[in-house]
Amino acid sequence: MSAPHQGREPHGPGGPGDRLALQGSLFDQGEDIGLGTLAGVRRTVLGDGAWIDLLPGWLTGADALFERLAEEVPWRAERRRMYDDTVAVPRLLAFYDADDLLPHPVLEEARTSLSRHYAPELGEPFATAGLCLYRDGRDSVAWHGDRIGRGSREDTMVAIVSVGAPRDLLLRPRGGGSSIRRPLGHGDLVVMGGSCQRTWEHAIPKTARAAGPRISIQFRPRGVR
Ligand SMILES: O=C(O)CCC(=O)C(=O)O
Ligand SMILES: [Fe+2]
Repeated sequence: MSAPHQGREPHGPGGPGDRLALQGSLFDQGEDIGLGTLAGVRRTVLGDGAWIDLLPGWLTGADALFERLAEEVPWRAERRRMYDDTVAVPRLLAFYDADDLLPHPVLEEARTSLSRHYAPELGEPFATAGLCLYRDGRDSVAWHGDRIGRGSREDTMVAIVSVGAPRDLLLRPRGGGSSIRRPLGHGDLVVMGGSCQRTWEHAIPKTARAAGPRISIQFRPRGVR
């Protein structure tokens, strides 16, 4: 008799259990999961109509939220076509459409306050939430702009909250030029705005340094991917 469920990882092959060592938080044990004010956001103008806003530690209790999301989100391991082959996408993914319930109430709260704060500039609310789980330094996202949809033609915004261990976000002008680097984790907020998705590119490069797992939550307006 076979027992198909015995000994299986809770998330199946390729799930976080494979490479992810969940660790008790040393940073904010016991701290409530919540949001600070957006008043302290600082803007860096990148040029070519692009900018980024940064607010370190916007979310408190970030390591507790990391652990909840790592365990409870239905993470998917995806494969992408590459020439005649398919290759594993080097991170785990989840996507919540505008009408889906987000996996933690603080993320609903985050989306609402981002929508309110950026309404005068953005003119529409943040709608969808994409989640990425970088299990360790081998997980990454290659240079790209979020150009599926309107981001390739219009100014828009992508707001990213990071929990877990910091990883470097790199940005560089699409036409070439030196890159800038911002380490993001532990509740940090970054917002890429203006022409950032068309005139600049961003990446989370692989790292040989010991890197703990990180989850990013990307809020985007409808029709932007
Ligand atoms: O993980 C991040 O902070 C960036 C993710 C990203 O660029 C994307 O999913 O489009
Ligand atoms: Fe992106």
